[in-house]
Amino acid sequence: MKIAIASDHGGVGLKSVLIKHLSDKNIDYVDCGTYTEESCDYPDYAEKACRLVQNGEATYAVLVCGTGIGMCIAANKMKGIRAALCGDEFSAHFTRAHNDANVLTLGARVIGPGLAESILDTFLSSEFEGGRHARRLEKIKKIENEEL
Ligand SMILES: O=C(CO)[C@H](O)[C@H](O)[C@H](O)COP(=O)(O)O
Repeated sequence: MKIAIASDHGGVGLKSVLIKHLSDKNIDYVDCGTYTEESCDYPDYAEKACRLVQNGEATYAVLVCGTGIGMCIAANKMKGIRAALCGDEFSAHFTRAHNDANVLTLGARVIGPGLAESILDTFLSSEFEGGRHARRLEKIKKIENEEL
């Protein structure tokens, strides 16, 4: 398993915490930036990390901004990306189990580091259930591929 992790300036502190957490658990990761607290634009970093998921270089992406919302909106514009903003472990489990989410987004100005680590652990250890949920994902894919 390899994680692409990215943030904007609002999430850079929590990103560092999560990188240490991944590292302590010997989980491979690639840090797609940002690397400082200088103001920047979250879509640039969502795109960088999600490209690695799209091309198979990363299993999942973890994106952190102030609320997690901007990252989630940007990521979900990309083909094949199913990003979920989670503020609790229940949602983190079920977005893997039912939505086969491949991107977790977190709000560094909303939740603390302990909860963020626990949400990340839950996300990474939960499996997609398939079955009726696969049928629903096929419908999402169909919407994604529709031309206007
Ligand atoms: O996109 C967001 C809101 O959904 C993120 O929380 C950003 O981190 C936030 O908008 C950045 O705000 P700032 O005032 O430029 O720090």
